[in-house]
Order: sequence, then C-alpha cells, then structure tokens
Amino acid sequence: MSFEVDVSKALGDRMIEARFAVPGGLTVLRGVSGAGKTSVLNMIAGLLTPDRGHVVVNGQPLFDAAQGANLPVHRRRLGYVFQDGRLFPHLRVRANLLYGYRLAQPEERWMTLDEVVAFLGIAPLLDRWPRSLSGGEAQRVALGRALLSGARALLLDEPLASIDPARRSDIIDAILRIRDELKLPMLYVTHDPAEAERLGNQLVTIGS
Ligand SMILES: Nc1ncnc2c1ncn2[C@@H]1O[C@H](COP(=O)(O)OP(=O)(O)OP(=O)(O)O)[C@@H](O)[C@H]1O
Repeated sequence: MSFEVDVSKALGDRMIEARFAVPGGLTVLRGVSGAGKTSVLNMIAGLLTPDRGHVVVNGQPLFDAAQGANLPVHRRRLGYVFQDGRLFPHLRVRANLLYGYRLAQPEERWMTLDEVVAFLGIAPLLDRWPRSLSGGEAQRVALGRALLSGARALLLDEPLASIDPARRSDIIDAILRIRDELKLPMLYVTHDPAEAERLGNQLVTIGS
C-alpha cells in the first residue's frame, strides 16, 4: 500500500476522521466542504498532529500515536502542492526549485534540476519572478520544487482550483506524467467530478 491512514483529530467542535489504505497511482480525496480533506493532508504531511492513529507511506511509519512515533515534516519525504502554488515571492523560479533540492539529503535526491526542468518543460521560466507567472506555470514550478525535494509521494490540495479551466491542460499533463512515468503515489483533493474521473485511479470519501 502507498498510503495507510487511520487518524482522528478534534478541531474546534468537529471531529476529523479518515481511514483508508490505497495502492499507488493517484487517489482522489473528496468530501463536502469542511469535511476535513485539507486537515487530513496536513496530518499526513506532519503539519497537524492527530489525536490518535497512524500514518504509513510507502511502508514507512510516519506517525504512530500508540508507539509515540512522529517523524518531523522535513523527514517525511512528501511533496505538498497547494491551491495557490505558494512559491517564495522573493526568489526567482530557479532559486525556488533549488530551495527544495537543498533541503533534501544528498542520498534522498532522485532527480536533478536539469531533469525536472526538462520533464516539466519549464526551462523558459527559470529566470522569471513568481509574480510574473500564470497560475498553471506557477503550479508546474511548485510540482518541480516538490520533486526536487526528494519526495517519494505527493499531496495535492485542489491544485487546479485557481487556474482558468481553459488553461489547465499543461498542468493536467504534468500530473498524469508524474503518475504514469515517475510512478509517484499521489493524494489529490478536488471537488470537481470531471477532474476526479480523468486523474484518479481510486477515490476516497472523507467525512461520510
Ligand atoms: N485550527 C482549527 N481550529 C478549529 N477548527 C478548524 C481548524 N482548522 C480547520 N478547522 C475546521 O475543521 C473542519 C475541516 O476543515 P478542512 O479545511 O480540513 O476541510 P476541507 O474538507 O478541506 O474543506 P474545503 O473543501 O472547504 O477546503 C472545518 O469545519 C474547519 O472550519
């Protein structure tokens, strides 16, 4: 299994719960607004600590309440791509990409800057500032930064939501190639049934 997740967390007056085990490929996380999809990704990433349960990714335990195990964020080898890209605004694209690369331990790196740039077709963007990029270009750079950080799995939270539907094809192609050529397991939050159908190998509903 690529992701084995069984967690609960009380947030305010709500209880966020998720329990699923999924193989590789792209797993769509769906659920009504407020069901807890982002909170579940944050628990897997290590940004939010579950009250109970465990998180295992690619066979490696990242969190286990019963054992008192809780790997810090930077050691989980997960790439996180947000709705709005969240590139560092004061760094050009090349420096944004290298930021992830420098964070990774040398033995964790499995793609070079040149390989990532060629894979995502972002060579013309390297000297640009994030503010000058379209939403789709920024998301391709965000994917590149995640790949360069030595990630062994990706978490994507509505990565197409802020991109004009007519201009989504480049980023969709990139995600499909990460799924099929690089074979990175992905958890992918979306509200869009067409996106789920096109990209997803399996579907998990949060909060039902
Ligand atoms: N730090 C917090 N303190 C209290 N409540 C919180 C906190 N963070 C999130 N919540 C609540 O937990 C619930 C789940 O939020 P979350 O953002 O995970 O849902 P979601 O399924 O991703 O929603 P959406 O589809 O709207 O993005 C919501 O009711 C939210 O208001």
